[in-house]
Amino acid sequence: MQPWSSVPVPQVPGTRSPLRLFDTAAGEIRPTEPGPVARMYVCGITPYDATHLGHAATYLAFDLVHRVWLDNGHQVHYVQNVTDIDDPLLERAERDSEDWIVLAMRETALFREDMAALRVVPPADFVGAVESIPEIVEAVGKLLASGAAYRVDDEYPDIYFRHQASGRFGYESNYDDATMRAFFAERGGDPDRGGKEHPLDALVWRAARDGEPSWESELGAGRPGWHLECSVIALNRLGLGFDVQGGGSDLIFPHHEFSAAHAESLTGEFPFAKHYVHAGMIGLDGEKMSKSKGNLVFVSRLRGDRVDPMAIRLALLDGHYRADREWTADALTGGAARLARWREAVALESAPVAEQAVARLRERLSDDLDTQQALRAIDAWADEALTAGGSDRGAPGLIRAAVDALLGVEL
Ligand SMILES: Nc1ncnc2c1ncn2[C@@H]1O[C@H](COS(=O)(=O)NC(=O)[C@@H](N)CS)[C@@H](O)[C@H]1O
Ligand SMILES: [Zn+2]
Repeated sequence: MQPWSSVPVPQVPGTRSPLRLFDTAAGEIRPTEPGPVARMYVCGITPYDATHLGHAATYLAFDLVHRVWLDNGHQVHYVQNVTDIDDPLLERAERDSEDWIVLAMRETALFREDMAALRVVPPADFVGAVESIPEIVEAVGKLLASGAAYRVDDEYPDIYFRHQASGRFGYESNYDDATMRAFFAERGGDPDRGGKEHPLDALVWRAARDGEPSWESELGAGRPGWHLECSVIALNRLGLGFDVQGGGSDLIFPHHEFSAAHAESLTGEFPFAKHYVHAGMIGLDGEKMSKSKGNLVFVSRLRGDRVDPMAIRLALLDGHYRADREWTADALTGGAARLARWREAVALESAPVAEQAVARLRERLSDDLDTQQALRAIDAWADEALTAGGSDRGAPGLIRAAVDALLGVEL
C-alpha cells in the first residue's frame, strides 16, 4: 500500500538529548538505544471511522518518537499496517450495507489525507493485512509444524495459537489471569469457543464461513487472525528485536502480548521489541472516544470546518501522551491561540536568544515525550519576544526550525 506524502524535517543546531520512553513490559522509563537505523512498528488503523482524534493523538505520539530519533542523528525505519480485513470492519460494512473493500479503501485514503494534514512523517512501509496474507499463511504453517498452533476439530477447522507456546506469555502486559480473560473477551478474543485447548488461545487462521471473505491457501480457505498480522508484517520488514512497538493502551492486551508471543514462537528468539510503548485514550464527555460508542470527533470534519491542522496538533500535544485525557473545545481554542502567538513571535525581525528554549524543548521531549513542558519552553520565549523583544536576528528562524523538526508544527 502507498503511504501518505512525506514531510521535510529540518536539521536543527544544538546538543541532542537521547530519547527515553516508558516501556510497558519493564513498567518504567528506559533509554531507547537504536542503532544507526532506529526501527519502529506502530499498529495502524482498522479502516473505518478514520481518523478520529484518538487515532490522531496516538499517531502524533509516535511521530514525536520518529522526530526525536531523526534529531538524534538516526535514520528511522517506520512500519505501519492497515487491518483491512477483520471482524469489526466486516461488521461495519454489513451495518452500512457497503462493500467492505470499498469501505476500507475510502477510509484508508481519508486516513492518509489526515496524517499528511497533521504533518505526520509517513512510514516507509504501509502494509495491508490482505496483501500480507501469503506471509501470514506461511507463518501459520510454521506454527502448526512446530506444535505452537493447533486446529480445532469441528465443522470450522480454525487454527489457534497455544498462548503458552513462547514460554514468556504475559511479560509484555504484566496483567494477571483475570485481567487477561476480561480484556481478551472485550477486545476481539473468543474465550468460550468450543474445541479450544485453553480460553486464552488466540485465533491465527479463521476457516471460511458462508458469506465471509476468504482466501484459498495451503491451510484451506480462510482469513488471518488479527494479532499474527502485526507479528508477520513487523518481523518480515524490521526483524526481531526492533526498538519500539507502539499503539494505544487498548492494544496492551491481547494484541501486543500475542504479537510478541507469535513472533517469539516463530523465531525462537526474544524479545520481539525492545520497548512496548502505549498512548493513553482520548475521551469525549467522560467516555473513551471509540467506534463502538460512536462519540467520535473526526480530523477531517475539523478540517472541513477550516480548523488549522496545526492547531489540532498543538491541542493534542498539550497533554501527556500516556495520560487518558479528554478532547474539549477549549483544548482546540488553546491550540489555536498558542499557534497564533508562536507565529506572531517568529515573524519578528529579531527576538531574544533562542538556544536555551530549544535546548529545553529537546530535553523535555527526550524525557518520555513531556510535551506539556516542551510547549511551555516555546511559550516562554514567545512571550519574552512579544513583550521585552530582543536583538538576535537568528532567533525567530531557529525557533521556527526547532518547532517544525521536533513538534512537527509549521509556523
Ligand atoms: N480513543 C482513543 N484514544 C487514543 N488512541 C486510540 C483511541 N482509539 C483507538 N486508538 C488507537 O488508534 C490506533 C488504531 O486503532 S484502530 O483503528 O482500532 N485499529 C487497531 O487498533 C488495529 N488495526 C491495530 S493492528 C490504535 O493504536 C488504537 O489503540
Ligand atoms: Zn497491530
